[in-house]
Amino acid sequence: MSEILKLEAVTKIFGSYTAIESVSLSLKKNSVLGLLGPNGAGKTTLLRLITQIVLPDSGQLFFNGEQLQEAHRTKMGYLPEERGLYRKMRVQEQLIYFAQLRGLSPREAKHQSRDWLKRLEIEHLQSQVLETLSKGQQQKIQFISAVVHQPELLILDEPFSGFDPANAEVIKKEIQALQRSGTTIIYSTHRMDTVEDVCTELVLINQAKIVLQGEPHAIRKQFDKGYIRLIYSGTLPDSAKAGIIEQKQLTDVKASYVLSSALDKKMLLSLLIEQGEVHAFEEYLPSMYELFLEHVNKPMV
Ligand SMILES: Nc1ncnc2c1ncn2[C@@H]1O[C@H](COP(=O)(O)OP(=O)(O)OP(=O)(O)O)[C@@H](O)[C@H]1O
Repeated sequence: MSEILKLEAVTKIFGSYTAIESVSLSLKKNSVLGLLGPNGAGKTTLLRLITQIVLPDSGQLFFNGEQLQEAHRTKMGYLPEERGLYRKMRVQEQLIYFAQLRGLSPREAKHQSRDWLKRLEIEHLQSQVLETLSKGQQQKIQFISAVVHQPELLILDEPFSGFDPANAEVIKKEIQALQRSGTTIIYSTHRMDTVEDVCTELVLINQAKIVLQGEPHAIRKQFDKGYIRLIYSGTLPDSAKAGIIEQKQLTDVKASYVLSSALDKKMLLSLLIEQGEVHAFEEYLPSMYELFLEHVNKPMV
C-alpha cells in the first residue's frame, strides 16, 4: 500500500457557501504535497477535512486504505494556521502534554520533546512560560508540538509564517529531514520560492476546486511554450529581435531575454556566438509563480 491519503469527490459547504467542491486527490507515502491557492481558495478547509476538524458534506476520505476515522488522529500531526498553545504553560510541560495526548508514553514524550528542542536550538527555553517567548520562538514550539509524536502524516498550514528568513530555512530543512525519515507532508503556503525545493507534488486550488495538480517540473513542462532564456552581451541579431517576449537590461552591455520558439535555435546560437558573448542559452519553462497568476486570474468553468 503506497497511498497514505485519498480523497474522492469531497465537498464541504458552510451555509450556502461551497468552500471545497468535489475535490479528489491521492497522495503517495513519503511525498511532500504543497497546497497553493489565493486567500479564501479553500486550503485551510481542505486541511481541516483531512484532520477531521470539519466533516465533509459529501465524498469520502481514506487513510492508509481505510475510511478516515477518529483513530487516525494520532497518526497525524497538524500545525494549524491559528496557532493554539497554552500561553501560561511552560515549554517542556506543554510539549510533553501534547506528545502524550497523541499516544506517546511519558518517558518517550519527555525524550522526544528534549530532542526536538535541541534540534531547533531552543533547549534553553524549556522551562520558560510560553507567553514570555518571542513570536518566532513560539512558532518553533508549535512546530515541535505537531511533530513530537512522529506522525506518519504531517499537515502544516503556512509553516513559515512568523519566521525570519534564517529560521524559515531551519524549518524548511526540518521538513526535508522528516520526509527523508519517511514522513508524508502536506503543507499550504503562499511562498512560491520554497515549493519547488521542497515539494514532490503540487496542488493549486482556486475557488474551492483543484485547477492544477502534479509534480512541479511536470506542471511547468505541461505549459512549456518552447521559449528560450538568453543572457547575452552584445547587439541582438535582427532575426532574434522579432522573437523577444521579455527583455531586462542587467548591465550596460548585458541583458536577459525570453525569446519565442519560432526561432531556429541552432542558427540563432551560432549567430549570437559570432556577434557577442553568450552567458546563458537554455530552455525556459514558466515559473510556478507565473502559472499561479495565470490560473488564478482565469475565470474557472
Ligand atoms: N467555519 C466556517 N464557516 C463559514 N465559512 C467558512 C468557514 N471556514 C471557512 N469558510 C469560508 O470558506 C472559504 C475558504 O476558506 P479557507 O480558510 O479554507 O481558505 P484558505 O485558502 O485557507 O485562505 P487563506 O489563504 O486566506 O488562509 C472562505 O470564503 C471562508 O470564509
